[in-house]
Amino acid sequence: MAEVVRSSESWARSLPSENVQALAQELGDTCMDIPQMYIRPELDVGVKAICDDDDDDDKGGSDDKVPIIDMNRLLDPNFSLEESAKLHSACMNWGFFQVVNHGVCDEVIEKIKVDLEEFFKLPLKEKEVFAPLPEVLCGIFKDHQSMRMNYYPPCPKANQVLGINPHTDAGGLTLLLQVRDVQGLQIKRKGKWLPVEPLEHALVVNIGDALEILTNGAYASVEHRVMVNNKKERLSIAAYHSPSFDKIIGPLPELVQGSGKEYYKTMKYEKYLEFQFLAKVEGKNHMEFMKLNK
Ligand SMILES: O=C(O)CCC(=O)C(=O)O
Ligand SMILES: [Fe+2]
Repeated sequence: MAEVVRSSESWARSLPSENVQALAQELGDTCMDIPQMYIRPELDVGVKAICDDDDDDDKGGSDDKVPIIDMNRLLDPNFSLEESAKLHSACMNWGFFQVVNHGVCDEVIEKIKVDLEEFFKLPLKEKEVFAPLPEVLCGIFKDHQSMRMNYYPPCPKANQVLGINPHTDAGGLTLLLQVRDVQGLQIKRKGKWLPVEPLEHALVVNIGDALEILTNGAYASVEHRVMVNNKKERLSIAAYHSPSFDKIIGPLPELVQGSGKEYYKTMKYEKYLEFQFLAKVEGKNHMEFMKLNK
């Protein structure tokens, strides 16, 4: 049920909506008549809604928390080996990590957050001005980077609607800033959905499909989705770093040598996107057509 401000990343299709902010206002506090297209019946069973008043009682061991990578340590000769190993392991076993001490100063991050909040407060008409001109807004498509801003309204029936369907990101790396301390992002881990807790000053990073293919499957492009909160609105901003459309993506020969087998097909990134677009967006199913020796 996210409102997405123009995206080149159609693979992360959220449910179509002219304006979910207006819709949420129309539905009022009770959210009585959520249009059928937003209801996800499969969510009703066995999935815990994200509630503002939840006790934070599920703090598990480190296997329950997305790894945290410290850039200062990565760059410090005394610790870089250890931190690089941690990063490598996060890319292989998690596909997701949070980066701290990333060098983007707090003021800049705060400014982005405030601007994003202000942007979503604008009347629809004013927001629409930006829709066909995303470049104007955030320098999108520069060097094959694109950006997308997500708005998830609160919904008392949070366990019946999804913010964004389960998907993987198509490109290389995604950097995500969660704007407020509102949890919503979940990753698929060992068959379960695991929340990614917002961490102050951190950026969430995840591996996309292209990087999984290039690494011959060593690094994992992990399925994720977004739940809405029952009381609070949630905002996020994602920056995608992707190959150019005309670049060939396939397992890197040196990595194929290492594993002795090529696990993915090789094709133009553009062609890959075409296939992916046509495939039914359902978690990671679209990657099946890329696999060799199934
Ligand atoms: O809003 C989020 O936390 C994640 C959004 C996302 O997965 C995406 O934009 O690809
Ligand atoms: Fe995503």
